[in-house]
Amino acid sequence: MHKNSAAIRFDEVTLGYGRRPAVHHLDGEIASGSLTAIVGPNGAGKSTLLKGIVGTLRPLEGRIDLTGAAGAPIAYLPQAAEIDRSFPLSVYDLVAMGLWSRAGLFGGIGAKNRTRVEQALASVGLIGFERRPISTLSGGQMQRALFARLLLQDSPVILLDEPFTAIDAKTTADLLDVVRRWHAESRTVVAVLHDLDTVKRVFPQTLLIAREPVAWGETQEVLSPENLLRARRMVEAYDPHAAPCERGAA
Ligand SMILES: Nc1ncnc2c1ncn2[C@@H]1O[C@H](COP(=O)(O)OP(=O)(O)OP(=O)(O)O)[C@@H](O)[C@H]1O
Repeated sequence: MHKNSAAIRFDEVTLGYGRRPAVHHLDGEIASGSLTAIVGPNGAGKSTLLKGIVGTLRPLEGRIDLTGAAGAPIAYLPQAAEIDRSFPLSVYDLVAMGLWSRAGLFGGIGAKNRTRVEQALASVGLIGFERRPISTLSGGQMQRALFARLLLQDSPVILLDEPFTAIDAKTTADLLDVVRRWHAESRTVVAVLHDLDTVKRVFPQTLLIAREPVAWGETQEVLSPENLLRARRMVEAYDPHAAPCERGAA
């Protein structure tokens, strides 16, 4: 994990569905070891951008280079609504899945890795929950389990999509400690967030988007009232029936 170099580089990226762009004209880079919030109104393209970085959505134009990850898989936490909790899995097994990239699916996990699973469970306050089916967890307990799984993935790049939405203050504070720990370990962390107080308190860098970048840089400067108003107006003014890309078509 090299500081001061780019972990993720965007080169005139357009991402979308069909031919319809959801995020366009994104150019720039996320520094290795940085802690970045992505903020913007509903429908601004924040989740789309994470899907582009993780590779589940291919850019319609431009390219995204994962220069800092050195081939290591990205750790990605999707929005809670996208996670199937009906799957019959214990908390222990869900968390141990974070080891798959190392141990292999059928590799068995051994005594050393069992200790690592227990340490991850302890880090998120879930000791005693090991045998609980995930379907019986509260929303906050499930999010703790998913953070424990991310801990075990041990990835240099971690993407979080609205990790604290509908999560209470205590759980949010505990999970923010995990985020701070990743940052102290020089991992690159990118999180989509709606709570601007949390962003201002914890995230030094912010990308404000409204289907295209509005501002990107130091959080205090990016989250100015003028920029936030501009972002809201840009999303409100968006015409879903407009030509696929106005700038490209101009
Ligand atoms: N699978 C899809 N197919 C078609 N359009 C989609 C799809 N997913 C998202 N979109 C559209 O792309 C745009 C950006 O959506 P996205 O979910 O990235 O926004 P967001 O900023 O994460 O919003 P929110 O804050 O509400 O979660 C929206 O207009 C949305 O309707």
